[in-house]
Amino acid sequence: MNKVPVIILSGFLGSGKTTLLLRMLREAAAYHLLPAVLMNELGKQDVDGHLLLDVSPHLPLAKLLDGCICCTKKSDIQDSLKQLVARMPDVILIELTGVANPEEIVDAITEPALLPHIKLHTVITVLDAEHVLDYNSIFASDRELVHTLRRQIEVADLLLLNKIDLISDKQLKSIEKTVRKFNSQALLLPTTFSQLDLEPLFGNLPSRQSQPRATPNLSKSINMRVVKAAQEPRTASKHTASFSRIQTLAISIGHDVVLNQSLVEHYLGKWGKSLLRAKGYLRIGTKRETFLLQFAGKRTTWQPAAYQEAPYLVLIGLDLDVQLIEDDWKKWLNDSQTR
Ligand SMILES: Nc1nc2c(ncn2[C@@H]2O[C@H](COP(=O)(O)OP(=O)(O)OP(=O)(O)O)[C@@H](O)[C@H]2O)c(=O)[nH]1
Repeated sequence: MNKVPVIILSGFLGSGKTTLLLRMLREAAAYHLLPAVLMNELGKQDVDGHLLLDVSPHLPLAKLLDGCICCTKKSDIQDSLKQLVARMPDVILIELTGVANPEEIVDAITEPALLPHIKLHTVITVLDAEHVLDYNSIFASDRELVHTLRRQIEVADLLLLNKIDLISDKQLKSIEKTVRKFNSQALLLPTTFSQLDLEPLFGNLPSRQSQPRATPNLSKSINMRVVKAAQEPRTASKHTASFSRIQTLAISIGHDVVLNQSLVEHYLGKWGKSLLRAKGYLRIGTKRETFLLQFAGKRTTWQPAAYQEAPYLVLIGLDLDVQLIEDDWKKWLNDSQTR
């Protein structure tokens, strides 16, 4: 079964995410795409949900209200996504709250129950050009929020510098320079009302509908060329048919494989800063007891677990070379088993 691509929309409150989402919904039909949406709102009021249904009345829509996705139980996120997958969309669009770190949702969608059904396609971060340079001073007392806002920029594949109608050309140059310090690789597009050419995003998504789709014209726009260029180095790997800089790799581990905690930790340490997150259920020691491994912020924890299915390890990283890691894992496993 084809995995459903997931596009994440992140960005601080009021930056223009819903404006972008509405635009994507309006344009999806032109690409014969059936989108589904997972909305996350901080408040109990589902304001944006109504806007979406106005534009697309039959939209498969799931809502996680009154809390940020990073505080929501992972099982709720997974249940919502499973409900959406069951509606067989061509793409799932997830709008995060303004204070969410996109890495959190990536974490949730790489759980084993969802991995066979969905894949991360692109992380888009919308920036409010009028305010983005002031965030550090405005939120100086909230280091966690400053960190989150920075991560929104750092992990994006596509950065929309939105609301440029409200700033001068000089300010635009200054913002571009600052943003580039945190993310030199993402495609950076100045926009008003989140208007961008959606061809690079939607043009290569397979549609489940029978109607033939207009062949994407790769040279149609400058945006397309830029995105293509950024994508090229990754096409060699079968895991990476995606724009995303956040790469995920799921490693299945045989029931008979015996691992050792410190060796696994050493192995994870090999990937340095590029490894953002790792998790999985592993059999440890000669008694083959099952542990839940959690690696986040360079810390590793091991919790005994009742999990009885096939062991696995998921790695999430920025610009990981998944093929290299996969090959290295096999070699490492072989060496560690014969030690
Ligand atoms: N002037 C101007 N206003 C914009 C632009 N883009 C969006 N807006 C307006 O900014 C406001 C917030 O836009 P939304 O798309 O709701 O922003 P959001 O990021 O979804 O906001 P939250 O749901 O609060 O996180 C709306 O009133 C938009 O119409 C732009 O480029 N220029």
